[in-house]
Amino acid sequence: MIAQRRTRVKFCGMTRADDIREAALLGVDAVGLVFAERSRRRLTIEQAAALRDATPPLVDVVALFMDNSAEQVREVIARVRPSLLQFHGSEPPAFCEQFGLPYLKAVGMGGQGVAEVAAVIEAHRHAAGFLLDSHAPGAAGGTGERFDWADVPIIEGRPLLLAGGLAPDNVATAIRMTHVWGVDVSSGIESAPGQKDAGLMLRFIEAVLAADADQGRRPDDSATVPDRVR
Ligand SMILES: O=C(O)c1ccccc1N[C@@H]1O[C@H](COP(=O)(O)O)[C@@H](O)[C@H]1O
Repeated sequence: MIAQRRTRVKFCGMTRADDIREAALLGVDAVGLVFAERSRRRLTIEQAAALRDATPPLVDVVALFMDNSAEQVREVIARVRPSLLQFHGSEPPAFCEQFGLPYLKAVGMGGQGVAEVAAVIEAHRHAAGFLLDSHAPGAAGGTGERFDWADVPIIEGRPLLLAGGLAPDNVATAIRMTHVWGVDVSSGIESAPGQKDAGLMLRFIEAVLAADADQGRRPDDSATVPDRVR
């Protein structure tokens, strides 16, 4: 069985080209651009297109929506060319699947029981992965609040990304506890909403690398490649 060698990292809520370049130099796998209406990090299409152009190859651009209209999603796809979509609202599977791009479905872990979380994951059978965030269903994310990582479900074969209140000081513990496919952070690497801090970005990546090294994401590790990404 092939084992997972490293934890994937997504930096979300990017609003400045220099922050994206810095993130890419640090080795992030993906950057997130926010189109959710209630977000303080929300971009116009023009801003997002410029950030897309500033993103080097082999770094995924993830477009984040929260109950946006299908028309808005289509416009973002046409003009920003994201490689992944991320849905944070109450979008049903058929809505998320209609765009012909892989998508992440956010699962609000706040106030939801194991059965409700499992039901969302089961319903979105074509999702590329799931982003477990601390907010309650229907509430916005990107708040810097965390949830109890002991609640992270054990889901065979589906990639899980952990989000919500991650920061340089806690991400290593989170990885050791949950063995997730990836981690997603916004507030924890910011000096103000949408403004990433170079020092915090560096410390976050160093903490992820340290966790991967000392928890032994080596062939004898129990965390294996989810079926969905083979
Ligand atoms: O970032 C936002 O403004 C946002 C708005 C609406 C839904 C989701 C949003 N962000 C996502 O939430 C996670 C966790 O954020 P944080 O690290 O706790 O600040 C973030 O990574 C985004 O995927």
